[in-house]
Amino acid sequence: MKRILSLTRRCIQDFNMIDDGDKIGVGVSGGKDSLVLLKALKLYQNFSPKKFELEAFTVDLGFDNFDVKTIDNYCKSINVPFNLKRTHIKNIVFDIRKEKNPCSLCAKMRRGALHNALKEKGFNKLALGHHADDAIETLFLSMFYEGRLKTLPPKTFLTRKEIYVIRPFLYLDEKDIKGIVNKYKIPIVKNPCPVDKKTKREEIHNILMDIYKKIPGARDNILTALKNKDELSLWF
Ligand SMILES: Nc1ncnc2c1ncn2[C@@H]1O[C@H](COP(=O)(O)OP(=O)(O)OP(=O)(O)O)[C@@H](O)[C@H]1O
Repeated sequence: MKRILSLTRRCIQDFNMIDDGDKIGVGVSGGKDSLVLLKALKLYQNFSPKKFELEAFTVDLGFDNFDVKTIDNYCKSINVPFNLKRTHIKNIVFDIRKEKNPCSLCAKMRRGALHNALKEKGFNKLALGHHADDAIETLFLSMFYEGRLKTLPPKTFLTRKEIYVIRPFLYLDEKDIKGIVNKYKIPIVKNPCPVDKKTKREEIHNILMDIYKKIPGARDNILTALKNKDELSLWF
């Protein structure tokens, strides 16, 4: 946990993510990344130079068997207030609109529900559990499918909602998070979505794993490239 906290603190400070008096809501899906983020921010609260409030927010997409109780109990165990937003997103995306590519509409609606839930409770920052490997996957997804160089930003301001979105885990590797889950026995909730692990992101993930095997150092170099704003040599 020491490594996780040190990288989280560095990321928070490098991008000026937290200010005194912030009310930070962590988007908690029940997956490993957001549960570990919640735990890490709860611990960070103890030594952070900036004083902030912390609560968990979960959007229930409306799938059967979504295990809210486990998330609620975990929040209680680490003493973080838990907020649940129930929605009919599954119904709209899968049953009514029968979307062939459901992920983008579902994610858009989920983000909307999450922002509204925070706004209703007067929270000004939303923390998401994306880590460095998510940022690399997003970079390649954007290039391959959208023709643009783009990745997950550490901190963005949503002008319409007047909420900041922060990603304090962007310096972390996925394997760091997996290690913590095992060590601290963090109770992961099964993702009830039928297309989980069958997405373009998963495909890119597998391609990247092959590349990392063939080119040792590729992953570190991609991350260096993401941070290196003085070395952008493109066609403009
Ligand atoms: N249903 C939800 N309710 C609240 N927040 C969510 C929900 N789903 C996702 N999030 C937030 O958005 C982030 C990115 O979501 P994504 O679906 O890419 O999950 P992920 O990378 O598998 O992370 P996790 O392991 O936390 O599920 C999560 O880490 C979490 O902070």
